[in-house]
Amino acid sequence: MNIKLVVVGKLKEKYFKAGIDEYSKRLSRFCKFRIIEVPDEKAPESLSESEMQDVMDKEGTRILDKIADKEYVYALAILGKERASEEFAKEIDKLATYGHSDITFVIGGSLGLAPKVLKRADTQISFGRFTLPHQLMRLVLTEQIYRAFMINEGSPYHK
Ligand SMILES: C[S@@+](CC[C@H](N)C(=O)[O-])C[C@H]1O[C@@H](n2cnc3c(N)ncnc32)[C@H](O)[C@@H]1O
Repeated sequence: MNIKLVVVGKLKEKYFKAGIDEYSKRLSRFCKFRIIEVPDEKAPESLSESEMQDVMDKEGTRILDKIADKEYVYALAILGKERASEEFAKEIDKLATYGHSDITFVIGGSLGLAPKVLKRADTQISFGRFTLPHQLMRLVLTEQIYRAFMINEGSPYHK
């Protein structure tokens, strides 16, 4: 199985990088895991609604350029559907069983994901109503993907 994260912006903090590197390493026995960063659109602090839409749209184009038709796409969105870890694990297992060997997760930039990205997604997943910074979201998501594989393996990692 190929699992890909398409994310807006660079990972700057060393402590996030160390955590993501660790879980990426652990994931390597279950899947081919990679992270693709697309550049964020440089913008001033205060933007009008239409300027914000424009920023998200440009970032959205960069995201969609990295996604092939065959990929099953999860968009990370605060208003998406919440799952328990066990439900998420079951979903991943089912996708693999039904021939989806390319699964992609998309994390937006500081303004979020453009409507066209949400439209392309096969499903939207929420980690609750808290807004997490995109770098931390990357780490939390990577751990949850690892947890899903450990649950499916029946490992005591998940309690
Ligand atoms: C700083 S947040 C963007 C906040 C923006 N106001 C929004 O509503 O999307 C950056 C990205 O992290 C992801 N994200 C942050 N918190 C999340 C949560 N609780 N559930 C799912 N995704 C989240 C989303 O992909 C979001 O586009």
